[in-house]
Amino acid sequence: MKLLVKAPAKINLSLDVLYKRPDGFHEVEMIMTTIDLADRVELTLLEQDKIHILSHNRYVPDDQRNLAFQAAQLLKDRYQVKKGVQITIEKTIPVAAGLAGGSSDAAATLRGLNKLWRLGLTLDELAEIGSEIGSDVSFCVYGGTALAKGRGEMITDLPAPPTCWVILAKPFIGVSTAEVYRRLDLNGMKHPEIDEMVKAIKNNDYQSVCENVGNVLEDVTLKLHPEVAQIKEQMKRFGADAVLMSGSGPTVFGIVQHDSRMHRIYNGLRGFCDQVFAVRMLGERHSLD
Ligand SMILES: C[C@@](CO)(OP(=O)(O)O)[C@H](O)COP(=O)(O)OP(=O)(O)OC[C@H]1O[C@@H](n2ccc(N)nc2=O)[C@H](O)[C@@H]1O
Ligand SMILES: Nc1ncnc2c1ncn2[C@@H]1O[C@H](COP(=O)(O)OP(=O)(O)O)[C@@H](O)[C@H]1O
Repeated sequence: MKLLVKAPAKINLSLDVLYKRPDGFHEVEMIMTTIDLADRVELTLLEQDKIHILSHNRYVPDDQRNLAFQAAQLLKDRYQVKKGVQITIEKTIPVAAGLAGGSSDAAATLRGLNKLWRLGLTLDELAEIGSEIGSDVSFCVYGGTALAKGRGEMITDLPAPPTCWVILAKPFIGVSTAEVYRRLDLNGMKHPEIDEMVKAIKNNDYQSVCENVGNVLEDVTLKLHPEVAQIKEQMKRFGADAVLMSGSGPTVFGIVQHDSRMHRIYNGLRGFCDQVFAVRMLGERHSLD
């Protein structure tokens, strides 16, 4: 028995860090939304009691370091599943890019194995299990658009943002999320207006969404990798209505509403950047599979 599960990437329309917690994690407030750029996770039921993982991407681990492997292992241990699974990941989401590719593969594995192993768990239960794998996994279990708090695992559902194009450009570098958080200086930082972004989304106000994008991790990654700032400048010059780095980076996204402007930015960035995509946001939460 086989199941194909879609694992979409996310962008952070807004990302604020409030303080460093005693457990070493940072208390965050983020507006996250899934986009139409997805890995495909194929799950095949195995009669042997084993987890096999396969990905043809050289940057993706083929063993227990893979977040999808960890998702399967957690479910197996917690619910004493005696069957195994072959997990094959067809990677489209750039790796270590600030787009939560690994987290989304793990979330897709949780959703898929819930069906394949007939566990009967709710999305809330899967999201809670996901939070043990990584801070972004809970959001990826639900998808859609959400306000995320805590270390990222406390999710409040939001409606779809206004319709627009998202152009993504990833330079040929990977960024370590842990290093970016470690280098973050919490003193005197300019915090984005998360409440205004929530309002803008609820009011379907495109202009206000554009005015309220913000990410406090940007300064850290821009200092480490000046090419990220150059990509931001290029996107602005080609006419994006708003430009921001996603998560800990290095992917930069621009948003526009008109097709012609989307084509101009997409074509302008190709050749300058390693990977460029023009996609839609997936909008509101709905059953991903
Ligand atoms: C920055 C964000 C924004 O969505 O995404 P990415 O850029 O990774 O996509 C997330 O906060 C990343 O989430 P995720 O990548 O799941 O992080 P985790 O695996 O849980 O943690 C990696 C490391 O980042 C740091 N970390 C993570 C989350 C958080 N709220 N505070 C932290 O300090 C910790 O040092 C942790 O060891
Ligand atoms: N399924 C997976 N896909 C991609 N990377 C993975 C996966 N599982 C584990 N990883 C590891 O997680 C790291 C971060 O990957 P990723 O989730 O793509 O980035 P980000 O945390 O920036 O969103 C990678 O460098 C890789 O070693």
